[in-house]
Amino acid sequence: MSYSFADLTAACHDEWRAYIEHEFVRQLSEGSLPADVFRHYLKQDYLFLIHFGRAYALATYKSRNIAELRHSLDGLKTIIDLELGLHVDYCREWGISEEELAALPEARATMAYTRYVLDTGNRGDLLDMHVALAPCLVGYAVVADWINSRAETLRGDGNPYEAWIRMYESDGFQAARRAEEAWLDERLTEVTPRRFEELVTIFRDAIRLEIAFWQQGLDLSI
Ligand SMILES: Cc1ncc(C[n+]2csc(CCO)c2C)c(N)n1
Repeated sequence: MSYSFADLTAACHDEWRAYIEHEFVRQLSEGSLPADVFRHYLKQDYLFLIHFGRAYALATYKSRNIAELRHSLDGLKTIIDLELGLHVDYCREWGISEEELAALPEARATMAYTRYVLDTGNRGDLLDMHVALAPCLVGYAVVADWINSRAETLRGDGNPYEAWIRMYESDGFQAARRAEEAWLDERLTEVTPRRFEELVTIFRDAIRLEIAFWQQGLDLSI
């Protein structure tokens, strides 16, 4: 038996679809998502990104060879030096200042998701970590694909979330998604059925936490 990333999504089919086609994504794609919901999401996403940077730092530490070390370090540098700054700029466009971001309380779904990823990395190896991060890395690219497949989607200046959609449908982001799927496919060919089941549990948990993250936005919950 040889596994691939597609087997992970197939094993978690219902959760995966509930994540990709979440009500938050539906409203965002139609441009009807309330602005305060999106702002709440953006603010918590700032905290999410910081912990995501820490997860890359842990992946760097967990690396077993120079290629893995470089790969994780590149991810760490991209998120801290580039993406965090872009996120702060984007938040400013939505009326959220850097001071406000610096003083945010961390909401429970943010804590649960980010600490779950870090705990998974601490407990396990680099493959466990990548599987825990895959709903984030691959999932958002699949969300962009799904948005583009919907007849109800509103594109252009009429949709306040046009820039968000553009980011995740971009060639650069879709290329990163394919690289991550290829990385996982290569490693999954070698795992035993028992190991695969462990990875399915991690993948499913991380998807459930992504669903809770969308829901936290809709509910404006802390
Ligand atoms: C809750 C939540 N999940 C996933 C992403 C998407 N995302 C965050 S960091 C990153 C990798 C960047 O190299 C990606 C794809 C998000 N923004 N917020």
